[in-house]
Amino acid sequence: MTGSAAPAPAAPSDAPLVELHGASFGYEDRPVVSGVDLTVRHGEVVALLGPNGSGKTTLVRGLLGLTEHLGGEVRLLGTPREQFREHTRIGYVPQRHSLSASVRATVTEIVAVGRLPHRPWWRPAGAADRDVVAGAIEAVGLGDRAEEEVAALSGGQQRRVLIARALAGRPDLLVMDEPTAGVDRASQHALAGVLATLAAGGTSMLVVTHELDALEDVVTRIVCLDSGHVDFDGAPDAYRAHVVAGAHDPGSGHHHDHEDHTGPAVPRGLGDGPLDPGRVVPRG
Ligand SMILES: Nc1ncnc2c1ncn2[C@@H]1O[C@H](COP(=O)(O)OP(=O)(O)OP(=O)(O)O)[C@@H](O)[C@H]1O
Repeated sequence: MTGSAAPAPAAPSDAPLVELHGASFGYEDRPVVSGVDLTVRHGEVVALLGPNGSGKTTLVRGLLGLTEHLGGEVRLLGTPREQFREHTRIGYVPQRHSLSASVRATVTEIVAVGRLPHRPWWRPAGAADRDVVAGAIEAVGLGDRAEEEVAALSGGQQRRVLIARALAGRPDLLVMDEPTAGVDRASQHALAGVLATLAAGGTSMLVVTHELDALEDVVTRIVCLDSGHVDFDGAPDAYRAHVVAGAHDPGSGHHHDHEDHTGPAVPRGLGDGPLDPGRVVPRG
């Protein structure tokens, strides 16, 4: 008989990376997202979409233990979150985060921080750590800038440094909150390329985004939040059908000002992100 004091059974290695069942998260006992069922498995790249304020950040921070867990079940790599200690196995790149212009550190020095949780404080970085750091910098396409000061990089390049820092922890899952937001089109394109490279290498990702069109070749599943509830969870093709079926009022979102698309009037993605109309309706 296992009593309640028994240690949690070892998680099976094929357990989902993230499992939420009826999960609620919020602030000061007030739920912002509730009743969320969500599973992220190895090899998946899940885009989390939704209008401003629908609770995307609250949800991803909640599953990481950074917002209040107000109900339901949260498991990370098969372990209930309260008992989960292998924090380095989930890398997190927070929203609107870039490196301060006042930081006097090189790309390599910043990315090396991602290795710190992997060794005791008294042990200096070894050759293996340096290899992982160099590999992470290569993976985000900054190999030729490794010894530059981060303050000299663009916002998009700094975002890539932060992704590399998360990668240096060798996570099983990379959670990113709007990695392509607030950077110029060229950087957005470069970041989408980085995510495509990571996905091709088997990195599992949960990505909050408004720029679905930038990531659409990478994403294997789409989850939409609306007012704190999941209102779509399925494959990108099913999402397109869902959008085309007119499930959403295209006028209800808070759209960015994007170029005026000519052609048939089609709904955009949920929230402010454009869903390239050319992708929704076959070009003719
Ligand atoms: N620290 C906080 N304390 C109290 N309420 C908060 C806090 N952070 C966010 N909220 C509230 O939670 C709700 C959801 O916010 P959240 O940032 O999760 O949405 P989001 O979908 O990520 O939005 P966006 O697309 O604008 O980033 C909002 O009503 C917001 O005001």
